[in-house]
Amino acid sequence: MLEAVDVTLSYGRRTVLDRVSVSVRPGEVLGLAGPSGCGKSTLARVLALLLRPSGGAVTLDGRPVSRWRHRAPHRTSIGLVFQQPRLAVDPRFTLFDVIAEPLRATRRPLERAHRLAAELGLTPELFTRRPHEVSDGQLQRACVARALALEPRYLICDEMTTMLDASTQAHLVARIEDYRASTGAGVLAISHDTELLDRWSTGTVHTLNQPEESPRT
Ligand SMILES: Nc1ncnc2c1ncn2[C@@H]1O[C@H](COP(=O)(O)OP(=O)(O)OP(=O)(O)O)[C@@H](O)[C@H]1O
Repeated sequence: MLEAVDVTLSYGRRTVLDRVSVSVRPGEVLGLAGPSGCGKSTLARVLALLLRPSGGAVTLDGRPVSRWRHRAPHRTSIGLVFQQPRLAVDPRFTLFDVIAEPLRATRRPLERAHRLAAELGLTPELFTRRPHEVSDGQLQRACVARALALEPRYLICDEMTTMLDASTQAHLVARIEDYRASTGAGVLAISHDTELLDRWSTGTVHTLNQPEESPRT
């Protein structure tokens, strides 16, 4: 289980997460909603071990990974798909490089990148194109493939489909559902789209609220 336990995080004097707890069980889809600015993306980054909370802990199977000095290896257990793919990729990379980068970094065979690209509907003529030469939907498909490259046990989708058309959204959700069904991975789906969350979540959608005592900025 991937868990945030009483996580607190501030940017400067502003507390964004105030003792927030959520847990994602293997095989489930936990939907997370909440008003703009309430800290959903911040929580996603904390759970993906990219941001260190000032209080509380992130636990993986009950063990507090965010406090571990060498937590980098645990990051491969948690995939993250960001809202804006253009901000999430190196503009110098080709589409194939985007997908293959985690495999290269961990010295794994690149065959999986070809398979994931095909599963996500990316044809080989797109492989050599750079981000500015593909659509948002094509780039987000590559980002989902990249997030799945190391076969994460948990996948966090942070507003993954906000700027995409309905058919690309449905395709990406379906591919992630295939991955979940075949691996038993847990998914945290963050969105403003409550209809999507109601459809996709396997249980009750969790709502994150603004911390009550945050000083004004
Ligand atoms: N690196 C940062 N430094 C300072 N403040 C930040 C930083 N990142 C986010 N914030 C602020 O923290 C608050 C929470 O941001 P966050 O992106 O986590 O919210 P969110 O719920 O995901 O919002 P949205 O639904 O609009 O994407 C916002 O007020 C934002 O301006």
